[in-house]
Amino acid sequence: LPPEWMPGNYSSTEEGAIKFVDAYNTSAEQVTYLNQEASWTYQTNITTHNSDKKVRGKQPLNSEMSSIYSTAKVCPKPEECWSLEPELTEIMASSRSYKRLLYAWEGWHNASGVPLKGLYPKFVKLSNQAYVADGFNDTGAYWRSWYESSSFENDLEVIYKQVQPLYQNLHAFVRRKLYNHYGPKYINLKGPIPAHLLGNMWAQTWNNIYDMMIPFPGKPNVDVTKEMEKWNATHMFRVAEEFFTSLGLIKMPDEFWNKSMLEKPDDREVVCHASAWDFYNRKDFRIKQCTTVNMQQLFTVHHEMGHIEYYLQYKDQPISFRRGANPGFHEAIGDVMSLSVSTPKHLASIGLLPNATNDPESDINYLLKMALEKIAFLPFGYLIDQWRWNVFSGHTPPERYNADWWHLRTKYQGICPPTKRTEEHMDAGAKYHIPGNTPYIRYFVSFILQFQFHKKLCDAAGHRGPLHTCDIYQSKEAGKILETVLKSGESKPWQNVLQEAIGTDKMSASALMEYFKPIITWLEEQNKATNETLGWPDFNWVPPVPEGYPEDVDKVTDELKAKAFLEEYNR
Ligand SMILES: CC(=O)N[C@@H](CC(=O)O)C(=O)NC[C@H](CC1(C(=O)N[C@@H](Cc2ccc(O)cc2)C(=O)O)CCCC1)C(=O)O
Ligand SMILES: [Zn+2]
Repeated sequence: LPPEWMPGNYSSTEEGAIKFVDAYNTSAEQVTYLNQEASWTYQTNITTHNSDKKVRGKQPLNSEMSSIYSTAKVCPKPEECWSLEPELTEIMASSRSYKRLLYAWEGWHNASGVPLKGLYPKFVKLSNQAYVADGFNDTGAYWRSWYESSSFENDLEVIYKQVQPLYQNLHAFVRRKLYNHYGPKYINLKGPIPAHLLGNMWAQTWNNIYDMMIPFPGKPNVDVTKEMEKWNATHMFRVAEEFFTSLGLIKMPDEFWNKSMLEKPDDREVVCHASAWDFYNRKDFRIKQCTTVNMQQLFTVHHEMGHIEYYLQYKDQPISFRRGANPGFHEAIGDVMSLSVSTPKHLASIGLLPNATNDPESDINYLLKMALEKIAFLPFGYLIDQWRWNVFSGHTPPERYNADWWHLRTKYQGICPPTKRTEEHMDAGAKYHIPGNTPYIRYFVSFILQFQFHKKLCDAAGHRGPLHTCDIYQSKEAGKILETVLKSGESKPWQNVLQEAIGTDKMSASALMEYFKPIITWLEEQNKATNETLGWPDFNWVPPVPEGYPEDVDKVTDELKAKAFLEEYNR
């Protein structure tokens, strides 16, 4: 270690303690900055040179697992390969061909998950050794400790039970619509839904199949992707920045615009999974995103910028406090902004929904799309770390990784694998956060907290009327409440931060349930009218594999070419 990083000798007095803490803060900033820069260099230019093979122990495993994920491809032809972003993401979002979706889904899960099978158990052992040495039972126990609550797991289960009926109503409605398109051969109205039909590679958000089930198609389309075609990535980030500053929050510094990577480069491999970066030198903050111009990406821009806003607000805290009050807080900020930005009223104000109308039918259209984004996510957000906590604790041994994964996926999400999966596969590895070793329960916590924040900020902004029509844009009062939360970082328990901000120290699903009340009633009526079975009693049902699959794969690629040709032709 360089001499200036060696710990000095400090008197065991208050004065000595202050000297120690200051010295720690300075050297910790320098060390963390260098580490962030090295990670940034690697993630924005994946070469063996940049991957930290040098470091002993679990580091090589970490970077090896994440480079497998970031460079995995599906190649329908020797000369034609699809990456996750943008090709496979686009296919999963827009194809309505059962076979083509299956080809993309199976190809990705095999290419990204199977190579992890041999590495993950080693990683788990090394990770547990490290945290046991720190006094925790296992890695999962350490991760849960960030929530500073002995009842954390129980609190989550209580909340999940509250929102499960909402999910079952949405699931039954969507299953019926998919049945109308794919037919009884592939959809069992009393069974789980095949995992590749929900518009997303992991079936975690279902907004991309909204166009298969618009309640009132005559109304203006609340999905403004089409309108956004004249936008570009930088404009999306400028629009997001303006939302934050309209609340009185801090704008993006110059370094942000100079050093961020806002689009996928065409000359090198990068980690495309969007991310926000704090360089812990109180000056350097960046986003890395392979931005494409569509509505979902506009929300991702706000999500990432929510992280940057948090970094900016707590940058003068001691480095140990430069984190979210709990990780769920960090994930909620950007999504709270998107809850306002996504309203037809706000989209109209930024020129994306010229003829927005504020009537009950448009409300239902909007709320269904929001339910496909938010309610659909809840079981997924809840199950990922249940699987991982079980892996870290040993409840799920390597020989049961995939069986336990699919049991949880069917139990919570009511989905099933579209083709036979065995222990040769490791389908959890097909989800970024597993090879990336990023904890996930933070997103479930965020999806609950963000509606509690939204309700409070809407009240502070003087909003009247149903919660889902609220847009806090330009409200300095709302911004003040947020600023206080963000400035405290992790300097006090999250329960205190929450109490001061919104008047309760507990996570609660009541705000989310109030927000979605109108659409839940509507879904219950729809499901009653078609006599739907709620849930999936045929728990073990799986669909047949289509005839001729995957031999006629070139038909699979022609459709993509045809789509590209049409887009070119219509430009
Ligand atoms: C250096 C570093 O790693 N920084 C952290 C931030 C920090 O810790 O300071 C970071 O940037 N993490 C990346 C991650 C990216 C995204 C993600 O992974 N989202 C989840 C779940 C989800 C789904 C829908 C939704 O609306 C919101 C979340 C998924 O896609 O499954 C992808 C797009 C959205 C957010 C993120 O921003 O959280
Ligand atoms: Zn995030």
